[in-house]
Amino acid sequence: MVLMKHVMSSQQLSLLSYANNCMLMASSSVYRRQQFLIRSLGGGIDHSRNMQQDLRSVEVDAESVIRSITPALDLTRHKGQAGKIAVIGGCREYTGAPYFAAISALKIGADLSHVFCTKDAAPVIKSYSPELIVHPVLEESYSVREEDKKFISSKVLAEVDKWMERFDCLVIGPGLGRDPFLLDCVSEIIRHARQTNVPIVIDGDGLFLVTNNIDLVSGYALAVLTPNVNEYKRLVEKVLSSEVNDADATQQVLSLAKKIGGVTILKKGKSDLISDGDTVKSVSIYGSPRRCGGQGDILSGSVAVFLSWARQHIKAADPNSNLSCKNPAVLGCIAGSAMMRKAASVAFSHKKRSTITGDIIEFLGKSLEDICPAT
Ligand SMILES: NC(=O)C1=CN([C@@H]2O[C@H](COP(=O)(O)OP(=O)(O)OC[C@H]3O[C@@H](n4cnc5c(N)ncnc54)[C@H](O)[C@@H]3O)[C@@H](O)[C@H]2O)[C@@H](O)CC1
Ligand SMILES: Nc1ncnc2c1ncn2[C@@H]1O[C@H](COP(=O)(O)OP(=O)(O)OP(=O)(O)O)[C@@H](O)[C@H]1O
Ligand SMILES: [Mg+2]
Repeated sequence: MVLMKHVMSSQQLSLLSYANNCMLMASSSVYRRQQFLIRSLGGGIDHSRNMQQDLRSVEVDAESVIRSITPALDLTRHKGQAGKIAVIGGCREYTGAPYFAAISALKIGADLSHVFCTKDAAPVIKSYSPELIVHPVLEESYSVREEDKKFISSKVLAEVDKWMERFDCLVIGPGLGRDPFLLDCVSEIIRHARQTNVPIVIDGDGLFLVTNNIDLVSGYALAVLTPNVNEYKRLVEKVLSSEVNDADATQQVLSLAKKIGGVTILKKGKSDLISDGDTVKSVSIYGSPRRCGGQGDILSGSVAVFLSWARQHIKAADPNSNLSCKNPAVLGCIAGSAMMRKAASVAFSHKKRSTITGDIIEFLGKSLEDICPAT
């Protein structure tokens, strides 16, 4: 059925373009036949219109959210007030992902950005940037003897715990890998973050962990999950025991967030859909046709910063605030999504096909400046 709809709409498109090119033949029988076919296939057009209508109805004014929650820069502020973020990720295979997330947090405007990664990933990540504070504390199974696992695990947790209360948000998962021992340690880190009320953004391999252990985040309102197409599919299958339903995407993401006890879900795609189980928002502005790897990592680092700023903004109870939504996790997702998409679109306008993740990161500052000037 779905396949048929696709076939129908591509037929329609070619017929429409053919019909346009043949306007001169308007009186011919060929043209009348084309018109008949286009009318007969009209159901497909109506269907996609309905879907667009559905998304438009929840489209949010993301720029005004960014303007509301971004703190003013002034000379009285001290280091740390604009945010301290930690990324838990980086292993033998992946060093780019944690770097992208952590550097994006700084480029958006956080004051300090830490990375907790494995011992072999640390020197590599440090060499990308002296701006990041890198802790080589995580261990994978291959480097730990069975009898040492308990001791090593409590050592890892103690290392992260020393810092935990200083962080405004953790990003868990970019380039984390899927080593079982490492993931057990990260489960404990998540439990400690919850106990201390530190917000968490779960992405990449963190989603692999959480999808198989949903209790880790279930009911935690300060948790954000940022699944891509594959990660979302796995989450829906596991939590809702059903298939992804693109025709009713807003309702499904709402049900999913509700079923996980009010965590916030940012479903990435052509439009980003955001839900905390109460409301669904969509961010469709900007964007780029380049799909190079690493853009989700920029997003997770950005969401972490905006979530922290939204939390501060709500705590300060600014009487001039015109925000209708009061959930910092949702606000952080809206702002992070729009910022990533704008930077991607600006980078694409300069670099076209050769746009890579590093180019997008370079435009985060200008993109935020366009929406919310520093002075
Ligand atoms: N430079 C790096 O170090 C990067 C590391 N990354 C890390 O790599 C690990 C695995 O993440 P992945 O995103 O690859 O895992 P996924 O499970 O999302 O992707 C696995 C496979 O699915 C395919 N796929 C992705 N999006 C798709 C779509 N929309 N439709 C159909 N197929 C699609 C990909 O080509 C890939 O082969 C994570 O830890 C992640 O953070 C990524 O963030 C990319 C950048
Ligand atoms: N088709 C699309 N059109 C426009 N923007 C998109 C599209 N798909 C994804 N994006 C944007 O790209 C960003 C990253 O989404 P993506 O699905 O690539 O994440 P990911 O697969 O986790 O990335 P990563 O390679 O970092 O793991 C999101 O913020 C989303 O808004
Ligand atoms: Mg990803």
